[in-house]
Amino acid sequence: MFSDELLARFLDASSRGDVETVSVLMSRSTELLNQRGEQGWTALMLAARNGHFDVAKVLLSHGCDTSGTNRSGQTAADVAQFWGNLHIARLLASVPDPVPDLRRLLPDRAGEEPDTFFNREFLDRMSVKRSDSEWLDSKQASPDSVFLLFHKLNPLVSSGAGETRLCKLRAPGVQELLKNGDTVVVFLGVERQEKQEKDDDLVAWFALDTEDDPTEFLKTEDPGCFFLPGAMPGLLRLSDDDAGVVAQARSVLAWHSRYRFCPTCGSATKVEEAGYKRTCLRAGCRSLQGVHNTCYPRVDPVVIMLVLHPDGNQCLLGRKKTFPPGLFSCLAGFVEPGEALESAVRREVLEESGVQVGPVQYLSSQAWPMPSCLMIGCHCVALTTDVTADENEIEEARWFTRQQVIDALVKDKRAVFKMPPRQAIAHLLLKHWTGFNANL
Ligand SMILES: NC(=O)C1=CN([C@@H]2O[C@H](COP(=O)(O)OP(=O)(O)OC[C@H]3O[C@@H](n4cnc5c(N)ncnc54)[C@H](O)[C@@H]3O)[C@@H](O)[C@H]2O)C=CC1
Ligand SMILES: [Mg+2]
Ligand SMILES: [Mg+2]
Ligand SMILES: [Mg+2]
Ligand SMILES: [Zn+2]
Repeated sequence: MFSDELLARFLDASSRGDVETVSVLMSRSTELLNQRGEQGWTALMLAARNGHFDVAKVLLSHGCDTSGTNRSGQTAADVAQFWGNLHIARLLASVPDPVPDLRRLLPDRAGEEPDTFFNREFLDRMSVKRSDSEWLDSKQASPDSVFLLFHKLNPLVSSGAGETRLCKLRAPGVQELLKNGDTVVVFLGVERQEKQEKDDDLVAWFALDTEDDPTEFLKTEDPGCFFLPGAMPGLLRLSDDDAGVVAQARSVLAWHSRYRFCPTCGSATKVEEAGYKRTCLRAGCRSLQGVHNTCYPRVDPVVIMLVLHPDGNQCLLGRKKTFPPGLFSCLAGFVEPGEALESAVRREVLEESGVQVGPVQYLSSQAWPMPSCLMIGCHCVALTTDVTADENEIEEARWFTRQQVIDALVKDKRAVFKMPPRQAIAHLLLKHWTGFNANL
């Protein structure tokens, strides 16, 4: 046993770098070694804070624990690193951890925000203008404004020189559609300007979707244009700028095509806020009192995760029956009501593969307009390794080594599986884990 006074002397000696006193006190009671003082600081943390290498060495030679944390969640190694005592940080890093910390297997998150497909904000959404009907009317009539046309949610594009580009129609080209009271027009935003322009000079973009086949009307416009069929993989052919605009337009238009009637009472609705709101037309409907998410476009959060093996050298991938042959990707699933992202990651991985997950770390997100998902990309570490794929959803799920992932990334002839396309956040999660930065 030891007294509070003895502990105070021990911590003080460690903090001052008094190796002799530290050694003498430890010979009286080895229990002092991992005891905590103020704010949960141990003798090792105090030595690490103040750069006392010899004290740290003596403490370690007596089997001092290196994995404990203070009340700020820092280990002794974190403290040494933070205060620039790198010789102590290195010393601590060389000591095997008695309880392996699975968080250490998660890749470093530092770095620039990735320029992910569908995420590029080419337009300024200018939401403040959504309620300015006079300004919107003048923009819809302006010869400079751009109109993107969709048919059953497929964008009108033209193709040439290996590129698929959105067709930018002008007001006269969409006159007939605009006159039709059933056409929903969504204000997407204005082109970003180098210098501050007057609101009247800004170039506005709109999107409209038509259920009727407008082929006749298109023949007279531009014979090279066609509606890009099949959201996947069709939309992946777009340029990064076009993909960003389509992510916004397609999600909002999809909402209009599916939520025509009031979700609360089933009555007809009218479109407001330049396509960003639908309001019930039945006086007395509950949705007219207060703010209700049923009146606004949906976003469906989906977690997508690369599960790392506790050996740090493998990751878990799965394939759905609908995937192209050979392709394996990260597991993913919709977040359920009343669920945190971490819980959704653990539940979906368990459901789809039978693997239990420990630590979870967010990396970055991606808009995925099929029709309005928000992919939330995470890395996580498995606690168990036996895989039992959920046959309803997943055809096969298994562990792949880091080398196998790199082979697939560089499309080496030894590759045993195909990577998800570079436009998918699954690709980014895999690439980030391998630390592979080449521009592939
Ligand atoms: N960008 C990327 O790299 C990837 C994107 N995805 C997207 O993530 C989405 C979700 O992944 P899944 O594995 O299919 O999810 P999941 O594992 O939760 O299973 C899908 C099932 O969940 C149910 N479900 C629950 N909430 C739903 C909602 N709001 N909308 C539709 N279905 C709902 C349906 O029964 C559906 O069949 C996919 O539909 C796909 O569009 C999936 C994998 C990769
Ligand atoms: Mg899934
Ligand atoms: Mg699932
Ligand atoms: Mg699910
Ligand atoms: Zn209603």
